[in-house]
Amino acid sequence: MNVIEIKNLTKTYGKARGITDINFNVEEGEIFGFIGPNGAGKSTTIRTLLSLIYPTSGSATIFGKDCIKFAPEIKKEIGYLPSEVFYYDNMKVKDLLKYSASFYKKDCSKRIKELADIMDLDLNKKIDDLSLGNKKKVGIVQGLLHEPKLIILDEPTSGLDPLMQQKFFELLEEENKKGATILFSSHILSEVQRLCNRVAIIKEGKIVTVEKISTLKENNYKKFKVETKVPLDQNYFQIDGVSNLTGKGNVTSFLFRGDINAVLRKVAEIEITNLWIEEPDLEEIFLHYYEKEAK
Ligand SMILES: Nc1ncnc2c1ncn2[C@@H]1O[C@H](COP(=O)(O)OP(=O)(O)OP(=O)(O)O)[C@@H](O)[C@H]1O
Repeated sequence: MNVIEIKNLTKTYGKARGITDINFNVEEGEIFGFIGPNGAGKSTTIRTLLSLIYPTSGSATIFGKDCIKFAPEIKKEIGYLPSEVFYYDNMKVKDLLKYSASFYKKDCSKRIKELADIMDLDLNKKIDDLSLGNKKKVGIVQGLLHEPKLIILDEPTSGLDPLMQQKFFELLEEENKKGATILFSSHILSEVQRLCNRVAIIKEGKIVTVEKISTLKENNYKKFKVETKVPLDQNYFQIDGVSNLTGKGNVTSFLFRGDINAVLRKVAEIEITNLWIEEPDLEEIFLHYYEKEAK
């Protein structure tokens, strides 16, 4: 079953591009990554899903229901962490969380304490006195205190130190094991790689691809680095399947997809001093997608 279904979703801000014709689904139980550079349209998509802004055209459903028409009902089952959190600074953390919890028809006090313990958050402090990272923690507890079925996180780790990021990821993995579906936007590739089952890559308001992380990382691409005694002709390795070809002095590198014997035959024809064949990291794979689309 799909928890989120996005169909031809478009949002323009006056004449400015927001998102164009976005399509993807998030299945129940998935941790789904939504990745792209700044300004690509991640927040616009997420805000539309939460009916904080209205689409120009297209539609989306959450739990099978239109996300705009049924927004109040759907939101009870969603935990949302916005990319930027704003609070009434004068309140104490525990009062703010109590107030947030009052929107749900269940007692969340035990869960608030558990989450505050995990995230090392002092409930008795005033919001005003918190650092940016601690404010983010308040947002995290606020998003998770009602044990939502769907967790939507917009750039959740900005401001958290590495130890807290780790704890937060463990928390998300636990929520996911308990059955929560998670949509997670980020421009940090390593965290997506670590957490998510599938990703949608967005660029300039359009989806470039939706893939399983395992497929992205599979042997589709190899990274070649060839060192020669003298610099190679720039186009020597320009054969079918080669991309991201760069030469720096005596070292030529490229990504390759296909039968690697084709590359090895080219290698055999020249004098080399060293050869590396590696798995590319996600960053290089994403760059490859971006560049391919830009052509
Ligand atoms: N309120 C607005 N008015 C006009 N343009 C907007 C508005 N909000 C977003 N945009 C534009 O829509 C596009 C997508 O922005 P969005 O914030 O969705 O990107 P993003 O992928 O979330 O980026 P970031 O990681 O920087 O938050 C950008 O070109 C942005 O300038």
